[in-house]
Amino acid sequence: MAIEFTKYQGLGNDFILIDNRASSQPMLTPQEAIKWCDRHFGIGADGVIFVLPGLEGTDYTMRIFNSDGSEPEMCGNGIRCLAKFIADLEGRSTQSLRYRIHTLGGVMSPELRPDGQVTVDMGVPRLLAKEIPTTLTAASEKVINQPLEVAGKSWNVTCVSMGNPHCITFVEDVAAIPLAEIGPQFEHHSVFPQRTNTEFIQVVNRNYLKMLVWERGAGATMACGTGACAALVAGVLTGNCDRQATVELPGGPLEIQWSEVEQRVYMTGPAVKVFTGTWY
Ligand SMILES: N[C@@H](CCC[C@H](N)C(=O)O)C(=O)O
Repeated sequence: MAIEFTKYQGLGNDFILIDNRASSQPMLTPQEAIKWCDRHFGIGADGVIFVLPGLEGTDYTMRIFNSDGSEPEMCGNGIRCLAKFIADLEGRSTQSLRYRIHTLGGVMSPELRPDGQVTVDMGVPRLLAKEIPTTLTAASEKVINQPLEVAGKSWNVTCVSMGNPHCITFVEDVAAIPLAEIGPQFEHHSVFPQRTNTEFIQVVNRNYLKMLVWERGAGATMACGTGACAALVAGVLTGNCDRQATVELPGGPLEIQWSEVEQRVYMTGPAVKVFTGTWY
């Protein structure tokens, strides 16, 4: 069987996009997604994203498999790529288009802007321990600057769900973080029953954060959109930053805003088509 795909990237966080509009089930299994994502024996990507028919009155549904075959609820860089992919599939100009996308993390709304950037309404962050989920504190409490023992060290962590789980810790210098060593220890820590994404944040100033990320199911990636949103929310909750900031990732910057009135988070960044292909 031959399957058409398109490769996209958002700040180096790369995805294989598949037109799955003819069915409400993803056309690949998690095991096939692992093969496709393999950087030596496959196409190479951090995840595979499927565009399915919209559920509950939305325009489309997004499903995604991480490169380890697990299925996350949401993906920030991925939804920007998905919006560009849909505009391409529909043959529409990319001038000021807006979609409502159903995800396992809630309904998200990406808008393609005339300057080529994509702004996504990422919804309202969830902060209660049961919503992350984490057992770090009582189910209906928030986790803000709580100590967590990892790799023989105590880290002050703040937990935020952007549909998917994030554990954020503020550090002096991101360059000094041994990411490959400690990232998996956060991801698989027993206080995170569904594992977690982890962000290490250096505050340059109240409107500029530097971020390193270890993603659940994908490891060290060049960027994480939901992670950048969670980092800004954690920065506001801990008094480290303002409600609007640039988050600099290894793959480049994202602009993040957490609105005071409706409490919604907005993320702006690029999404770029890399190539199309056919998998046999
Ligand atoms: N890179 C993504 C997040 C992808 C999902 C994540 N690995 C998880 O398992 O939650 C982003 O840009 O948000």
